[in-house]
Amino acid sequence: MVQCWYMDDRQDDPQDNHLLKDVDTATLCDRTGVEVWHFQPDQILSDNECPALVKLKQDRGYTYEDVIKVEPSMEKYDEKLKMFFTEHTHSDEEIRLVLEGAGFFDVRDCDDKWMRIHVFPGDLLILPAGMYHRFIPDKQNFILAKRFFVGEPVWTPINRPNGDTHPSRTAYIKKLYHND
Ligand SMILES: CSCCC(=O)C(=O)O
Ligand SMILES: [Fe+2]
Repeated sequence: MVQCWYMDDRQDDPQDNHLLKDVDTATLCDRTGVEVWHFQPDQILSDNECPALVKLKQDRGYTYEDVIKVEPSMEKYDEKLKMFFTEHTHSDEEIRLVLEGAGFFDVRDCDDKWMRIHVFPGDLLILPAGMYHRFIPDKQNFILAKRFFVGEPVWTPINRPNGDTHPSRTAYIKKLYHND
């Protein structure tokens, strides 16, 4: 299951937890629009996918999937990590299902504060289009995750502040604050 907290503002090792204050997933979802699911790890690793995940993919129209492995031996590791950890958004949702390992997804809340989401096998996160976020592996330095997308994938990060005027950001902000 995910663990979530507000981050402190220490600027040292970003792979430290930086835990300031624990947050429950309801607060995370309410203050960011992030959606969280958890599936049994053994079910998502088996060939015949678990029915709940099949249904989620159908309901959300996820027609594309692939697997990403983040570890020091990967090609252009340092470059990839810098890209992942640079605060950015996307025109579309970022959907990640953790198969093995762990990592930190940091997301900006409605007061622009960093919330850190520690994800583990079986956790599925949907980061809304237009939300600023970043990713870094935890001290294990290993994560294997499935990526889902609607149609042909677009992974391009839009780094802050270039995303501020993007239509997805405008729509995200409108939805997030309207819920207040
Ligand atoms: C565990 S997924 C690695 C991070 C990523 O895919 C992304 O930030 O787009
Ligand atoms: Fe991203």
